[in-house]
Amino acid sequence: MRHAQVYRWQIPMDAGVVLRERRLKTRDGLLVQLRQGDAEGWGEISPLPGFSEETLEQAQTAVLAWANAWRDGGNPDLPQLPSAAFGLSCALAELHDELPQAADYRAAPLCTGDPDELFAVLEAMPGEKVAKVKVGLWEAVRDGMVVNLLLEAIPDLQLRLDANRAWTPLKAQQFAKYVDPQYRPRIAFIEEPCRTRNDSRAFAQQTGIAIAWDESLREADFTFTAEPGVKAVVIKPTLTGSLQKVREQVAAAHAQGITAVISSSIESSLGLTQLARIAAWLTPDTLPGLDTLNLMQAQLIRRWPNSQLPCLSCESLDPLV
Ligand SMILES: O=C(O)CCC(=O)C1=CC=C[C@@H](O)[C@@H]1C(=O)O
Ligand SMILES: [Mg+2]
Repeated sequence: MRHAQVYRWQIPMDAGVVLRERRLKTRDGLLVQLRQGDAEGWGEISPLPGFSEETLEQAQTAVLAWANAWRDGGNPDLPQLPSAAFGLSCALAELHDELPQAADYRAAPLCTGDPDELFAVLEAMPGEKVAKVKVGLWEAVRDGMVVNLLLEAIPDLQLRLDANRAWTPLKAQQFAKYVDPQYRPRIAFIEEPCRTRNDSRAFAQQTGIAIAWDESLREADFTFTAEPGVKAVVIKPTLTGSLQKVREQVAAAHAQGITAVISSSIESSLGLTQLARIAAWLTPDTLPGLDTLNLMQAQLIRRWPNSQLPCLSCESLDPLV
């Protein structure tokens, strides 16, 4: 006998989470639960507004149709919508015991505002010190000074930066000018500094600061190709598609000598713990970008280790089937 349930959930966000110039007040998504015999598998489907091409309503229609067909004994193809394909493929992988349990719960701490908050977190961080700082939200000069300050204060720190394509070539140069050349090698990479890929490539060549592709992975003409200055790709499974597609992208990056960083699309704690398992499995040598749980006010079903946030159980969710 097969059972399939789909739950809809909503979690209030911390005040002040802004995505693509829009305030995100709540995070909304679906959970799918598949059961067959004694086996059970869960998956999360939560398209990210401003980043996902599909809406939650579209994903919900696709997930419900898939879940009904599966429950009735079929073997339906995964939906095309990336968030739906990802969540359903995770539920199937858990059901068939194909998603290893070991997880990488280290996360590169994310700093979107005050660098002082980062100091305390980094002091307490064991092992490799890697943090991610959002840039491009303020003046490029301020960003440059913050980066300098952090790298100067913490000698074993490596920084990942993310500009989300905010800069013109001129602004990107203004930023680089403020970062002491001796610290530039400790910028592990900056994600998508400029509006176009060519401008970002030129920035890497001119400044010696390595770059990473994130938004570019969702563009039709993108290929995984080794290029000077391109150090990493950021793979966000909710925006990518099935677990199979995620594995293919990680393998394509590794084959070109490019670092693959498994990263959050602001999933709930259930989705984040699965991403931590995917990272431990597919990218064991790379710290994943998963420090987004604290943007939310609650966890869902499965807890992230040591998080103090309250955890909602499935009894508090609306079943849709
Ligand atoms: O990559 C990380 O370390 C955390 C996730 C993260 O930074 C992001 C997740 C989702 C949307 C964006 O605001 C941002 C990104 O652009 O990478
Ligand atoms: Mg990014």
